[in-house]
Amino acid sequence: MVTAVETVKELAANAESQQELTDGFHLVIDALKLNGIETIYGVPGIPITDLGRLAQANGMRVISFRHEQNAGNAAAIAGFLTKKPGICLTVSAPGFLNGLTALAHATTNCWPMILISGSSEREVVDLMQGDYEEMDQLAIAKPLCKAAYRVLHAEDIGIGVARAIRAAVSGRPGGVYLDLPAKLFSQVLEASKGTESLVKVIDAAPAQIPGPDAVKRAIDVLKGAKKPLIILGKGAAYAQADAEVRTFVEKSGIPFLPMSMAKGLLPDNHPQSAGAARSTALLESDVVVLVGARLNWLLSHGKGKQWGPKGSKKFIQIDIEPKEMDSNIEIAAPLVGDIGSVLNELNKAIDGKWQAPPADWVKTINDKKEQNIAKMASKLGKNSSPMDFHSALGALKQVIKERPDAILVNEGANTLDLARGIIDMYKPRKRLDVGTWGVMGVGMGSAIAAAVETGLPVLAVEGDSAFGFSGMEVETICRYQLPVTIVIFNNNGIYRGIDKDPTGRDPGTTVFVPDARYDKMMEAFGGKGYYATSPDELKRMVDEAMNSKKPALINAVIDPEAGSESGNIGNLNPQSVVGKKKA
Ligand SMILES: CC(C)(COP(=O)(O)OP(=O)(O)OC[C@H]1O[C@@H](n2cnc3c(N)ncnc32)[C@H](O)[C@@H]1OP(=O)(O)O)[C@@H](O)C(=O)NCCC(=O)NCCSC=O
Repeated sequence: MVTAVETVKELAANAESQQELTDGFHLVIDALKLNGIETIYGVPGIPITDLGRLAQANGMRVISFRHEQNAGNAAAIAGFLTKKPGICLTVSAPGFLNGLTALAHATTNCWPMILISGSSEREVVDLMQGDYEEMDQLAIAKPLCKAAYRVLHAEDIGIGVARAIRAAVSGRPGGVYLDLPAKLFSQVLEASKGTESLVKVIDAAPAQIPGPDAVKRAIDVLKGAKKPLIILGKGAAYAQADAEVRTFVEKSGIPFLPMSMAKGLLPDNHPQSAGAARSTALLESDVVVLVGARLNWLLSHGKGKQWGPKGSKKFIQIDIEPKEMDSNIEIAAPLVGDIGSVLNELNKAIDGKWQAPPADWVKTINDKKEQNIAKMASKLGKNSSPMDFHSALGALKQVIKERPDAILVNEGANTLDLARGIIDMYKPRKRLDVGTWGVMGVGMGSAIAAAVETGLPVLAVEGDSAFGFSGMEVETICRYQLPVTIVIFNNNGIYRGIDKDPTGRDPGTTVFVPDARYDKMMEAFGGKGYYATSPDELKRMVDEAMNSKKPALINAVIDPEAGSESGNIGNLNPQSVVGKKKA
């Protein structure tokens, strides 16, 4: 007969032996936590539901979204803001595919992110026997990211996570895919063996200091300049080398031009900012220092009419990726290294003995800047109803001026292009937008990550079309009670709200339901909705919403006729000339 005492002893022994065991779920969480990763963005489901639950139970922040693409965009922006890989967790096949757009977006933007997806059984997938959500995810992810790994054994989870972290943040940062088959999670291991198998990544992104020859070459080129210009890219913002950037700009006295996500690295009202004299600065400069800015489409590839005659300028380029040099045109002085280390070397070289740029060059920039600012100011002050883009953005410019620590998220066509110039930024990494691809749909993911990672108030200024891609995440914003204020610039459509189907059968291809009430969407989930018809109203409502630190959405009614066709993307939007009437 078994006594009560023996039963209790048996139970205690069982409990003890259970305590000494771990499994794949716990090892993934332990490996992330050991490496300082505290937040997961994702969508729960088979086979990772318990991973999210256990991560939360173990003290991690787990933010569950309504769609994986938005969770992925959040992870990408978390990477940009923190220099640690943002984690996106998805289910297999369809969830994985939904996360891939964001993984590719992170990679293109050089932001560290890890997409972790559960997957189906290797044995069945490889024989294509029709498993639940069967897909060879590793093969599909590979061309879309910096590195892709699969872990098959629980004792390899530590090394798998470590490899993913190092690949994401070292050198040029980017997206990494980590494939975790369902079986892995339930593999059981002795706890001590599990702990031993974990790997802490030491110095994940080692500093890279350029050689003295490279520094001397750059300084020699810069010394020969009569019209020097510094262009700050979002790589400079990512680097968190804010003091080195400021010292370089201010010690050299050279005018600087920020790319859109580098705005605020130095305040837009800094006397050396050439932001409002962009065309002049690009066209007339003779030596350009690119600091974490690539010569891609956003800089017209460094050539063509925007830059003036071939050979009229020399480029000094600072980038962590050697292959970036000469990508579009010859780079006279490549400086390969991390931005902090390179600028540190340049700052030493110009210390105390640097001649300010010629006064006539500085005057050319300043004159143009004043002209453009005055031209702009005349359009901003109107209290018109319905609003146009300028008058509505004039109100938001004031909101950010009064709250320089708030984070501005911005996407759209006109809403993006005009906000970029109109809303001044004052602090680094406070402007989050569409990045290298000019992609729509990043808004709510970015807003959520910004609020979660920084705790600061977020203002998301969204075109009505752009908002639609991630609009369901207002529920997520309400669920987590995040301090996010969304303003929808509602002009009833893409670019404008006036297209018509010439056959009269359907709505025009670029229009939406007229006068849609996006504010009601927010109210449906318990947030506060507002309806603004004038700039004064808009300012008052945004102030109230941001001061409340609660989720809010303001439907800003914009004249459907306002706005221009293509967004500011140069000649990239071809328009048919066939059958068009002559103007
Ligand atoms: C390609 C660009 C980098 C460059 O465009 P540009 O028109 O040459 O420059 P912008 O920066 O937009 O500036 C336009 C003009 O405004 C001036 N400007 C800039 N800031 C100011 C302020 N504060 N005050 C007054 N004027 C200003 C600037 O000097 C330019 O005038 P001048 O100096 O007189 O020229 C940019 O447009 C961009 O980032 N585009 C991305 C668009 C995108 O991703 N779209 C998504 C597509 S959505 C689907 O449609």
